[in-house]
Amino acid sequence: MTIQQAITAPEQPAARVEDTTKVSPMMEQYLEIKAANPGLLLFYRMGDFYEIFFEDAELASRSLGIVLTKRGKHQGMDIPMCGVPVERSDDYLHRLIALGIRVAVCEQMENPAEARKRGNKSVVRRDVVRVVTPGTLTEENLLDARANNYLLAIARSKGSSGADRIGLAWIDISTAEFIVTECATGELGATLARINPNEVLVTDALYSDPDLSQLLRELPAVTPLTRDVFDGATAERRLCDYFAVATMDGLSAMSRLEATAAAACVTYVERTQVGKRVPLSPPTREAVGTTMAIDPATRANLELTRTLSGERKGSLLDAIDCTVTAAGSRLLAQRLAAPLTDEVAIGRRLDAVTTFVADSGLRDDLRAALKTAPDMSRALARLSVGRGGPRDLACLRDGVLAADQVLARLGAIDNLPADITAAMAGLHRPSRELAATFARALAEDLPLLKRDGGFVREGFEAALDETRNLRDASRLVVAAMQARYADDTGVKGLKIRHNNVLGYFVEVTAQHGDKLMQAPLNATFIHRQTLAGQVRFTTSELGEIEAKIANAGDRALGLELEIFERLSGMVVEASEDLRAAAHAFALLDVATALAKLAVDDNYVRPEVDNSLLFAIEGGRHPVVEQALRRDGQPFIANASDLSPGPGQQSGQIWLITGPNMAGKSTFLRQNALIALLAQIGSFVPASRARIGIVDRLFSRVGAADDLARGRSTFMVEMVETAVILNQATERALVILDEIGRGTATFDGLSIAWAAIEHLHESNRCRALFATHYHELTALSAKLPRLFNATVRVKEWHGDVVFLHEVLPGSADRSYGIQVAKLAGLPPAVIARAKSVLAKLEAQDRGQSAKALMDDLPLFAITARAPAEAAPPSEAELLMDAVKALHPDEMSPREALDALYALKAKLPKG
Ligand SMILES: Nc1ncnc2c1ncn2[C@@H]1O[C@H](COP(=O)(O)OP(=O)(O)OP(=O)(O)O)[C@@H](O)[C@H]1O
Repeated sequence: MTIQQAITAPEQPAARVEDTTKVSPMMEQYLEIKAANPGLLLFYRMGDFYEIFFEDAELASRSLGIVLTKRGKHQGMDIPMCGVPVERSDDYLHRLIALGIRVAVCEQMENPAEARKRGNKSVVRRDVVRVVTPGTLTEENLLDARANNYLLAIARSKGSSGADRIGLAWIDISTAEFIVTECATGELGATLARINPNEVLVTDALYSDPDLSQLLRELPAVTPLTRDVFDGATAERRLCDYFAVATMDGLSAMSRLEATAAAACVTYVERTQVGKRVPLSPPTREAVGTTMAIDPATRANLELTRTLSGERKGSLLDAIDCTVTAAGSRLLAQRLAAPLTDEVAIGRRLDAVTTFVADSGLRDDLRAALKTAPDMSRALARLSVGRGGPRDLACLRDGVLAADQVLARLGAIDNLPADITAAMAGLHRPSRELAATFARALAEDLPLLKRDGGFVREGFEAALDETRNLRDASRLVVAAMQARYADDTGVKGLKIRHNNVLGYFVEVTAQHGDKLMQAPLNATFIHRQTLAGQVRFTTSELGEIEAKIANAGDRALGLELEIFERLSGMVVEASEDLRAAAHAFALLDVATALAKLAVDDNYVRPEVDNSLLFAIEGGRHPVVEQALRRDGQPFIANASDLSPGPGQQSGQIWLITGPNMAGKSTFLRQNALIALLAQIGSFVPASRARIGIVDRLFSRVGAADDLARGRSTFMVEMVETAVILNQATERALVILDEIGRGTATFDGLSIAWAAIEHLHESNRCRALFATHYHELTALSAKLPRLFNATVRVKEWHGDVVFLHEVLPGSADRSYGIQVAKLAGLPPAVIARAKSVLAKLEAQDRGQSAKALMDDLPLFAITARAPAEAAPPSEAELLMDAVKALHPDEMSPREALDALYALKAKLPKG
């Protein structure tokens, strides 16, 4: 049916409404449904199209580039309309969701004939069956196979000390993961960057909170909801209802705040899936501090999962991802986003990788078997919400078969480490009986959609075979009829064909058309259609047989659909076991993939413990090394050592000077990436690596303007530096690249100078600091844990040759002009720059640094004093306390308590 046909179909008498005040029954229904789904774009099913009306139509037409038409009038005005064909609606949904638009899908709940039974003018019953939002997708073609799709809820409450606490819950309904945690408000940005949710739920109050608006604005999709969704008092009950348990105690231990966020997630899922129960694992609680904290700027700068230009290619994840399954790729991305801080857990992961590094035969066999393991968790999720197809059933069958293959191979090996035996236990869980039933039930070639039928194997169910025989026998009758008609008419090329418009019809070439339209043949053959080369006819006999075939076909399909529901039911019953197996596959995929990476790229097992060591021998940059190798170039390995020296309590700071293009940034980043890889449980690109666990990774490398936030390059640089200097502790690893370069030379030098002193004296963290301010190297004379290193270059006939070797010592020049020459600056500019430089050098900037060293007392002695000198006044304290209140989120009791607390803060007397 075309849009026009849909509009003029009998069920829509409104199409020709002329009375401008009267609302047609169909439009009445539309408006009612629309009003019940505020804030959503409504896809309103009419035949083979989803129609979109009014401002929704204008928005959809703009966003999707589809034609805007009009249809009838409402209150005297034309109704704007556009439509998308149901068959291709996934594509359109995908594009709308990418733009952050949420869509309510409204289906016909009966066919027009059923509606007519209620009266000629009855409108087909319609209902919203689902709300499609970025965080609640299950469709294969709407999801990125290699990335998780998280829906996350943020709940906030006052802590006893007056400081806000944040409860977070996030779920991936396509894989059933469900996790909760708490964090302080200041950590929210880093936590969100780590989880990288696709949709975030907050209360209306939180949405309009000025303190959070910046952060929320940067998220891909934020959905504000009314307070009741985040009601702490009903949270536990809503969770219990969802998991059909009497109390959550048996499922997971959660704080009230975490439960509030978790309940918001499930309430939203229920609303968007309209009554279908999405199976979710019980929430697991992520203990605070079990993962390395990495703020959003550091993640972006180190290009962990995306490059600075937003692509996966060129990122660390892309370089290390050798997984062979989508689920493995997702797990690796999760691990990279959240490196561990627990020595034992890291050791367990490394043990698994070590096993597969040592046994290449085992590794290759497992990877071959894993390749055949399909994406079970996503198939499972689709089946559970009634959106699965026959191929999803086959996927689970193949999964169990692949599990047996993997188990058979691993079963022959003794003394496997804990992570691998845990995975084996997971693979044992799904019932083999289920796979056997599916193998018997499913045909060889499976259609994508269950409604296409033909997916149940012959011999699986007698009733189905019988109906199919009936249908096929009728088809044989058609074949016989074709032979008879050819004889009767003497037209040898006569064919009986079928299409969706005419049903079965007789077709002859144009030259024979007349013959069939004349007596006596025209008594049998009724003309239907003349095309350029063919003429088409029908006969009453053909009409009858068609009805029989259609009936048998409908019955066969009905039976197949019943079988499908039965098999889906079995899957849902076994979902926990199937999910355990799916997770086991992902785990083995990641371990074997990291082992392959280690062997191919010559990585070693890092020694990770709770010390403050950081000693890398022969370190390399995992991404740059691969890029150079593709060009046939070697990567020069370099050592670093930030471990505390003899008698020192804290780690060292390396100050790296050297010419432009020498490799300073590469060296800085490679050390950060090696720490990160070690703590996700991967081997690392080095000949030896000893790493005391890093609890927080900071980097400030290369800045870009952040015009969207109204920040200049220098401002961005200073904001990021401020975060580091305020937060880094001795367990942190800090990478600072050329801070201060975005402003005037002396301002920049002064800031860099003071920052190094602060890192050394106050933060006492392990740090790498690259700079072109050679004056800073003088600081090592006063700061015992500051170590000067430089990247070596050779001068050759006035040009510079980069050796990329990092050695102790300091550089005295930057060779900036030589690099500019390499970049192709005009010779006249180069010559002029050289003469300016000569003049400047004659003034000897270095002297001023030496003078500074002699004149300035060390930072620590003076720095703290002003900050501590002026404690806040009582009035300021009171103002802060009032500012921290969020009346919309308080119960009457909490509000009263807060009032008493404020009164108590007033000066006595
Ligand atoms: N260890 C190495 N081995 C081989 N090539 C390297 C090495 N380190 C860096 N390079 C190459 O040198 C290029 C420049 O490196 P990088 O950007 O780290 O220099 P830099 O010293 O930070 O320069 P600038 O001061 O101009 O920012 C890299 O793109 C890479 O191709």
